[in-house]
Amino acid sequence: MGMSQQVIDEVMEIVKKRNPNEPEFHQAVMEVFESLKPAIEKHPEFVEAGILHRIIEPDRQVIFRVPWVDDQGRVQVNRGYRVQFNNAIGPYKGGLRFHPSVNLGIMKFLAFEQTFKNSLTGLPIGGGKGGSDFDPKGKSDGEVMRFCQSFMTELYRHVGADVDVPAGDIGVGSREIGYMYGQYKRITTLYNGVFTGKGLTYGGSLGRKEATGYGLLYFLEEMLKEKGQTIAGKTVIVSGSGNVAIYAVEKAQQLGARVVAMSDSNGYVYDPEGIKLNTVKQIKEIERKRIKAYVEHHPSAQYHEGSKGIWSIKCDIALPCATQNEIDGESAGKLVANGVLAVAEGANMPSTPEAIKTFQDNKVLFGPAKAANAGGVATSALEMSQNSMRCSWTFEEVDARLKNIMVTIYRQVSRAAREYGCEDDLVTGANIAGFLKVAEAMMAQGIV
Ligand SMILES: NC(=O)C1=CN([C@@H]2O[C@H](COP(=O)(O)OP(=O)(O)OC[C@H]3O[C@@H](n4cnc5c(N)ncnc54)[C@H](O)[C@@H]3O)[C@@H](O)[C@H]2O)C=CC1
Ligand SMILES: O=C(O)CCC(=O)C(=O)O
Repeated sequence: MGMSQQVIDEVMEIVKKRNPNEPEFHQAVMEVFESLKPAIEKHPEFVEAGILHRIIEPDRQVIFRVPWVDDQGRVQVNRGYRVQFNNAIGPYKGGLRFHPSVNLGIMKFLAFEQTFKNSLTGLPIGGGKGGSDFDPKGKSDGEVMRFCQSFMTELYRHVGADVDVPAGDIGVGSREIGYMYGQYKRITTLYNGVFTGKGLTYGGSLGRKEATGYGLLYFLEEMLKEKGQTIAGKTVIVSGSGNVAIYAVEKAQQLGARVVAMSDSNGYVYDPEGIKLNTVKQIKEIERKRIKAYVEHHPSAQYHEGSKGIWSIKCDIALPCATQNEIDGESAGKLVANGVLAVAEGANMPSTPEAIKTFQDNKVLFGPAKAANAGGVATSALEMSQNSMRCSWTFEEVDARLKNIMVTIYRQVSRAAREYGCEDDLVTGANIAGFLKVAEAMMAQGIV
């Protein structure tokens, strides 16, 4: 057994022992570490300096009580989290997720992934993530506001424009960011860039709302270009119908694709004529209803219960944009049997290890989340820059920068794959390229 395999086994052992009952965290660490073998062989100094042992341990994990009062006057209690994983290359940066499934292991996997993703953007941002098991679904605006105010009443002391800058994720959009920002400002009296994804009237950046979805398509364009293919004319399915999914569909359609399906956690819609995105925006961004409502507007479309069924639809390109582990080995097998050409991950860790293996064994072009969905956080960093400079760029300026960043990430990732002997394996390329920068920054800063 090589030296690198030994260290990897040892570190994985520690991860499992120290973080029991956190399968998503184990999965995320395993995926990264399995790719790192060639990089570790080349850099024994990282092992000597304990980089691998240090990089799996978050700098800080904050867990707190979030009490609030619902519309019936009842006291409710949720749990809040912020995991500040690694700030070797910049202030902690990463979204907040409000979803009943949130637990420490999910927060940790997301914050770990975020560290390497943020490194790939080339911008000075470290990795963090947070959230709560609060479910905004079915809550009134007043309830959401009271929850957000209570959440911020604790979180404010752990964040700051140069310390830790949260943003949105599942269940956290412009409404929630607005309430949290308002409470932060009220407590601290600071008017600064402590959040990204802010509204355009109070310091938000044009293009941030669209950035993750658009960035995903810019990355996919590069993946296809390398193989002499384009997005135009392709049949695409997109899971989810939230922020990432909606703007992935918008850009796919602008680039000439035919998007035939979207989903939410209850089920999916199939519209062979092509998804009418204005209807989805109305249902999801304004009315906050289920995707099922789509068929009331377009009777030619079909609705099916169960979100997993979307992967049985024949397509050229699949874009998972909902949540972790939404494509398992069986669903990946169906996509492959139907001749899928490319899969690019808009969500974080949407493919299980079995699914990734199925895609790679069958030569499906595969764009891993860390690289493919980095456009959101990259544009958040552009929002931070604009806030620091007290200026705002045009949509065109931000979008051009986003595109440039995604093309650069693609080149960096595919170059790393080639250099380390895994041509076309963008999973390995992204993990190695993301890791090297964080590791070098940690080396430079001593044992901390
Ligand atoms: N918002 C952002 O800028 C970024 C988000 N991401 C990731 O993209 C994914 C989607 O996030 P957003 O669009 O921001 O959230 P969102 O709250 O706007 O939308 C989430 C969508 O996923 C669906 N969903 C949630 N849980 C599900 C489940 N268990 N099964 C099936 N569908 C489910 C929801 O119904 C909804 O359509 C997440 O994995 C998030 O971590 C990644 C990079 C940046
Ligand atoms: O924009 C941000 O800071 C967060 C984006 C995010 O949560 C992610 O990349 O998963």
